[in-house]
Amino acid sequence: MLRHGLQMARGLCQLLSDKFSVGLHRNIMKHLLPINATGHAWSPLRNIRAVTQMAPWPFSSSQPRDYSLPNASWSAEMQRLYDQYSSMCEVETEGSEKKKGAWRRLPSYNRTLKYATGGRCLSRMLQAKARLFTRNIEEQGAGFEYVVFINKEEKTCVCVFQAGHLLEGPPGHVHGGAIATIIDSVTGTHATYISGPVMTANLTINYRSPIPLGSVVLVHSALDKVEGRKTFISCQVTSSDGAKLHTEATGLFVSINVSHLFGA
Ligand SMILES: CCCCCCCCCCCCCC(=O)SCCNC(=O)CCNC(=O)[C@H](O)C(C)(C)COP(=O)(O)OP(=O)(O)OC[C@H]1O[C@@H](n2cnc3c(N)ncnc32)[C@H](O)[C@@H]1OP(=O)(O)O
Repeated sequence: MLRHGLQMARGLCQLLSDKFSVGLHRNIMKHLLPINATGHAWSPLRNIRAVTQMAPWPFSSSQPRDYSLPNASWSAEMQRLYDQYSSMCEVETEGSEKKKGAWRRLPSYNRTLKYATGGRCLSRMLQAKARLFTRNIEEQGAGFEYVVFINKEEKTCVCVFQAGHLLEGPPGHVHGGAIATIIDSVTGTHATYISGPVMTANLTINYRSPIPLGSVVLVHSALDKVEGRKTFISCQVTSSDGAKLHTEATGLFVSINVSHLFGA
């Protein structure tokens, strides 16, 4: 079990090394690796270096689809907002120097953990058919179309979200559970970025005005505070121009050791 956990930690860190800062995946290693008898995270630096020096892209076989990239189902408004945030992102320039930009687009896969380990160990431990809830509808535009951008300096996230017809609750409007799902996904991703692996302990939601199906909304996520293992995030869902408040939420995310997911 320990070996599987470590394999997963390595895979995750390798995955994140291409996307996040070294500081972040050091932080993630701290949370993922087992705690030893003296209460300190076991940190095999040589292994960390080996992981970070390997090829930046960890996928061993076919490239998985990045669901956060534009597709034909995106409305003009969704594309406009994607372009707007993309234009503020860090970009590779000629000579592979990075041009500074405060924002970064986060890629999104339907089975991140499996891909992160090359599909080897987790497929033995988790259900082979398991897929990320928000990325399991193949028909483009039918479910959750979204892309998350993170602002490293302000420690905020914004998600551009277009709700498809399979997310209906009240006629013509988005189901409250689907709204909760996108809020949990965005704030959970944000908390993971800040604190490493976490689980949602508490999510409090106030629904202020219904979201029309097919419309594009912004999910704004802000870090309130970190207290020990607890990361507090607040969130607002607004219309794409920011004029209308649809939903407000606060979330508490508790840092976990990866063994927590396997009943240890
Ligand atoms: C993994 C890598 C991910 C990669 C990125 C993918 C992104 C995907 C994004 C998708 C995202 C999807 C995300 C999802 O869907 S996560 C799925 C939904 N969440 C769950 O299933 C979580 C179930 N609960 C648990 O597993 C445990 O209860 C946890 C882990 C949360 C805490 O149990 P643990 O035994 O570890 O800790 P503790 O009990 O000692 O508590 C510690 C502290 O926390 C405080 N506390 C605890 N609960 C609450 C509460 N309800 N309200 C207020 N406070 C609470 C507690 O008082 C204490 O505070 P203090 O006394 O220290 O001050």
